[in-house]
Amino acid sequence: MADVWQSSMDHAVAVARKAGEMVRGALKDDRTVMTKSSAVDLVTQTDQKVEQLIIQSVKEKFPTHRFIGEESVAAGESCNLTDDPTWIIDPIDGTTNFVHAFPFVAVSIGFSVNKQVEFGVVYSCLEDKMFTARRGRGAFCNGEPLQVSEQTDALVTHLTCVFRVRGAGTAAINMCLVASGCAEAYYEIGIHVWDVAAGSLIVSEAGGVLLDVDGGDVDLMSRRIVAANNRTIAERIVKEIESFTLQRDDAPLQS
Ligand SMILES: O=P([O-])([O-])O[C@@H]1[C@@H](O)[C@H](O)[C@@H](O)[C@H](O)[C@@H]1O
Ligand SMILES: [Mg+2]
Repeated sequence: MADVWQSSMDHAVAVARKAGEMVRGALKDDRTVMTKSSAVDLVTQTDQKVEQLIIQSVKEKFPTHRFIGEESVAAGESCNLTDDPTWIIDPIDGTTNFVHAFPFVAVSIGFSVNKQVEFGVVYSCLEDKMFTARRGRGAFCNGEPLQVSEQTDALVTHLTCVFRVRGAGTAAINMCLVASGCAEAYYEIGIHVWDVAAGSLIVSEAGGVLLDVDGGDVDLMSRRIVAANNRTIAERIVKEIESFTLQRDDAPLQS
């Protein structure tokens, strides 16, 4: 049966790659002479340009689709998910990495219909790795199938001194590392829906598990997530997390 969202997913992959070229181009500026503040200005300008590139290209092809973009929300647009086809965009995930030229920077595009992520695209710009997932059809990196790790022995004593803790500095790539079997789990409190929408489907389509930090169902608007290779590891980590709540992404805008 034809997939009604295939043309949207194909466009997401193409525009993520084009956006990645823009990010790489911006990173080529000679950073040795760049002050920290000018690097921050550069990432902000590039963030906005990339988000506009993606949104404009989608408006031309799919004029009825809606958007939740990191920069658009920062400019005051709402962050409410409806049943309409919605592009959930993080133009540069890993902005701090960008400023420090730490080589993990991604363009993340999630796509939801009826409040359910139908496809996710994460382009790791400097690694030239295109992570994709279509609901019910698996997860891939540059076309190669992804499968989470089979590890069930969680070497977690207490999260403040967990063995082998690493972070890429970008939620999207952290989740792709779980989906690739390179890491058993990732959790964070403080992320936004645009950081994790695409990665959440890539993890689940690679056989992984998503939970809230309290062990309940994951809620992409709650600013909290645990992504793991299996429920054993996920629930082990939940036991160690001293969780707290933050204002939801879809909380009513302060007047
Ligand atoms: O701001 P950004 O680079 O798009 O997103 C980043 C997230 O991907 C990361 O997981 C988090 O720890 C950072 O604080 C930041 O929110
Ligand atoms: Mg982000």
